[in-house]
Amino acid sequence: MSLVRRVVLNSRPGKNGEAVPENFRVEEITLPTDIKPGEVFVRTLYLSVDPYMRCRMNEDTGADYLSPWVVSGCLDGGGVGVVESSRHDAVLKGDTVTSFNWPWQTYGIVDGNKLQKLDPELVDGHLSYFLGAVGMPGLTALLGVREKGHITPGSNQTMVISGAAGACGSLAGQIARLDGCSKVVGICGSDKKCQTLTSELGFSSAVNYRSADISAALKEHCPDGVDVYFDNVGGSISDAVIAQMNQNGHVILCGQISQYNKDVPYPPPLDAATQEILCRKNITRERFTVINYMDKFEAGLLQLCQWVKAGQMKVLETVVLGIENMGVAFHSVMSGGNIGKQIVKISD
Ligand SMILES: NC(=O)C1=CN([C@@H]2O[C@H](COP(=O)(O)OP(=O)(O)OC[C@H]3O[C@@H](n4cnc5c(N)ncnc54)[C@H](OP(=O)(O)O)[C@@H]3O)[C@@H](O)[C@H]2O)C=CC1
Ligand SMILES: CCCCCC(=O)/C=C/[C@H]1[C@H](O)CC(=O)[C@@H]1CCCCCCC(=O)O
Repeated sequence: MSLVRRVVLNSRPGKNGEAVPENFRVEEITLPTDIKPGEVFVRTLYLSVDPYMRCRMNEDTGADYLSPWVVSGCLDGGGVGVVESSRHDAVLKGDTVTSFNWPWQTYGIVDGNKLQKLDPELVDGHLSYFLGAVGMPGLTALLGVREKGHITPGSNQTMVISGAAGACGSLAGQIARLDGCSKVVGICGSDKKCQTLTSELGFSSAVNYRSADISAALKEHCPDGVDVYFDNVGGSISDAVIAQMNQNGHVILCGQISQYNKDVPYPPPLDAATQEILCRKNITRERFTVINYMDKFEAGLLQLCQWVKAGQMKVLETVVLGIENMGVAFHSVMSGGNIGKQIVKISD
C-alpha cells in the first residue's frame, strides 16, 4: 500500500460565485501497489489548472464535452507524470506520459488506454511545456489563429488579443506575428504583463484594461482598425474591441473567462450594439473548440515544438509547488495571478 495525497471538490462555488481555494480539500488515501491488467501506476510530475475547470465546478457544466466534478470526488484534468509500474502493453516503467484526465493525486492508478506517451526530447526536458506551449493551450492558440483568423501574410493585418499574457493569449500573439500579421496588440491586466508582452514576446503594444480607457488606447495603437480579434475574455473588453473592427474582420471566439462566474450560457449572448456591428461589418465570430480539431494535433504539436526549439516562440510559465496549492493556483488563474501558463509542480 502507498500513502497518497489527493485533491477533492470540497464545495461548489455556485453558478454565480467566484471559486476560492476553500472549494478544494486535500486528503490522504492509501492506494494498493498491485495493479490490474490494463492499469498503470504513475507518479505525478505536473498538473494543469485551466479556466474550463470553473465550469466543471458547477452541477451542470453547460458544455456537452465537459463533465461536472463530483463533490468529495477526486478532481482531474491535464497532467504529466512518470510510469512507476505498468500492466498495459503500450507503456513501460520509466515512460513519461500525459492525460487530459489525470487524477489530482501525488500518485495514481490509471487506465493505460487514457495515457499518451511523450518524448521529453521534443521539449528539451521541459516536461511542463506539454501542459502549455506544446499541449492543449499551444494547440488552441495555433489552431484558433489558423482555423478562424484568416491571416494573409503581406496584407497589413492588425490582430488584437485579450487575455494576452495568459497561456493561450501569449502564444496566440506570437503565432499571429509568425503567420504574418503586421501589428499585434495585447490586452491584459497589469503594467508588468504589458511590459513583458512588448519587451519579451514581440507584441507591437499592450493595453492594461484595469487602468486604461480601452477604446482610446485601441484607437491609438490600432490606427488602421482591427482585422482579427483573438477573444479569450468576452464581456465589455470584447465589446470595446469589436467596436473598432474593420469590415470583413474575424473574431476567434476562444473563451469568455470574464463570464465564467455568471449563470449564463456559453457563449454568453452579445449585447445588441455589438451584435449590430458584427452584422453591419460582416465580421465572422464562429465558436472555436480545440478538441474538434484532433486530426490536426500531431502536425500542430510538431510546429509548436519547432518554434520553441528554434527560439522563435518564447514560453512563459508561472509555477507553484505542491498538490496542496491546486486550489490556490486555480483561483490565481481565474483572477489574473499568472503570467503565461499556470503550472503546479507536484514532484521532481
Ligand atoms: N476554445 C478552446 O478550445 C479553449 C478555450 N480556452 C479559453 O481560453 C481562455 C484563456 O485560457 P488560458 O490561456 O488557459 O488561461 P490564462 O492563462 O489566460 O489565464 C486566465 C487569464 O484570464 C484573465 N482574466 C481573468 N478574469 C478576467 C476578466 N474578468 N476580464 C479579463 N481578463 C480576465 C487573467 O489575466 P489578466 O491579468 O489579463 O486579467 C488570467 O490570467 C479562457 O477563456 C479559456 O476558457 C482555453 C483552452 C481551449
Ligand atoms: C463552457 C465553457 C467553455 C470554456 C472554453 C474552454 O476553456 C474550453 C476548453 C476545452 C478545450 O476545447 C480543450 C480542452 O482541453 C478543454 C476542455 C477539456 C475537456 C476535458 C474533458 C474532461 C471531462 O469532462 O471529462
